[in-house]
Amino acid sequence: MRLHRNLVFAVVDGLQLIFQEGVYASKAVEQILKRDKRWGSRDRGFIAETLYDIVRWKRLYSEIAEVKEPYSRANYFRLFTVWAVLRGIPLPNWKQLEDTPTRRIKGRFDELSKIRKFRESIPDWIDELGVKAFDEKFWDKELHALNQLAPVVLRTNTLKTSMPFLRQRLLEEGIASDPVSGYPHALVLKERSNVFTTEAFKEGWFEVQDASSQLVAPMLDVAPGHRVVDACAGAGGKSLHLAALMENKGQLIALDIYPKKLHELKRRARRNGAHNLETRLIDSSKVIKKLHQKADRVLIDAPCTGLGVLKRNPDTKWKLQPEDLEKLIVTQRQLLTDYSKMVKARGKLVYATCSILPQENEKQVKDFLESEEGQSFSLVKEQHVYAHKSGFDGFYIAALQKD
Ligand SMILES: C[S@@+](CC[C@H](N)C(=O)[O-])C[C@H]1O[C@@H](n2cnc3c(N)ncnc32)[C@H](O)[C@@H]1O
Repeated sequence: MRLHRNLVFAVVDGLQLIFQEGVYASKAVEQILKRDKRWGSRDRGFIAETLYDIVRWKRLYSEIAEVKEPYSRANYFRLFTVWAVLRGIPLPNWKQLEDTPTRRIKGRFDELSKIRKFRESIPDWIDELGVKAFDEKFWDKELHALNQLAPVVLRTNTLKTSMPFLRQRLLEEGIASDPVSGYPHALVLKERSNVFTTEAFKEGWFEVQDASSQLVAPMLDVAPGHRVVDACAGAGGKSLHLAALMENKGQLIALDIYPKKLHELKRRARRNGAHNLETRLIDSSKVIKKLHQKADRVLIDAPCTGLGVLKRNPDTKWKLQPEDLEKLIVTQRQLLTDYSKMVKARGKLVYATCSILPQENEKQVKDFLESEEGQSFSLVKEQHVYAHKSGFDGFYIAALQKD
């Protein structure tokens, strides 16, 4: 592989956006890729993947490069040289890369790889949480799996097509994919590619949604005609899935506290042909009160640490702080207390997170069931999804039934 100057400089600029200006990796990649229209898909792939790699391995690479935050511009180039040397990519003789101690980099990599927090590039406090929550062997495997590049998974929109038809149509558009056993509507791409430019996408035949996330909506056991509330709908990944499972019949109310997300959800719903969906902004407690005891099904896809989705959001490792976890636990508890009130008698409540931590998951559900509001609920089914077992994101899903 030959390194191109403008692409490497774009990577360095991207790193600066992420680590200096606090921009999310996904946004930084988006911003950088807009810079040059002449870049082809390979160039774009190089920039995006290199940026994600360096974010993912920040602690390990910083340790190898012997650089510390706040990074200087020269430090970003050093992080990049570590990335290149470890992949055996020959370095050009640019002044920014001169005097790279190639042998020392490899030696330090071997030495640091013996210690998990460096090998898996994780802050001490998250490593300690993992060891406390699981046994060491389990945590080792899970953390390792969470550091692998996420596959691109699609969910067939059954309002428009079926999985085999979608697979064929994508093939005609030059994109090969495979079904995923155990996930009836999922297709995993054989090679990464930009699916958003396909005609199939523009016509709403699929959404990009990790396979683990596709397990959540079916846990609600919805039927056409139900009234379903997606209480933390965001931009609607699960709402759109619910609309499809409801076959566009009944009423699906998508709530969130951010108008921008609901706006995006409406746009996606139009593309998906989901007509039974309405969005409501939670701008006061009245919005929830009006729905007390009115829903057959309620989904609380709660805000969480996101520690189950590090594959696709590696910067979470560096942004998340111990006090964020404390605050999230309080919020999750409150949401369970407040939003469970929307469930009708004999209705169902599903609580889900994209975290693997017990304190955000089974511990929350247990505390809820022991609380006054939880007295009328019982646990029907609980699913822990781990990255090293599933090959996809880490998730937790609990289905509760109201008496
Ligand atoms: C895990 S995300 C939801 C993802 C979404 N369900 C999906 O499938 O794409 C959690 C969502 O909860 C929302 N949220 C945060 N606090 C909330 C609250 N008090 N009430 C309702 N939604 C809230 C956030 O804005 C965010 O969109």
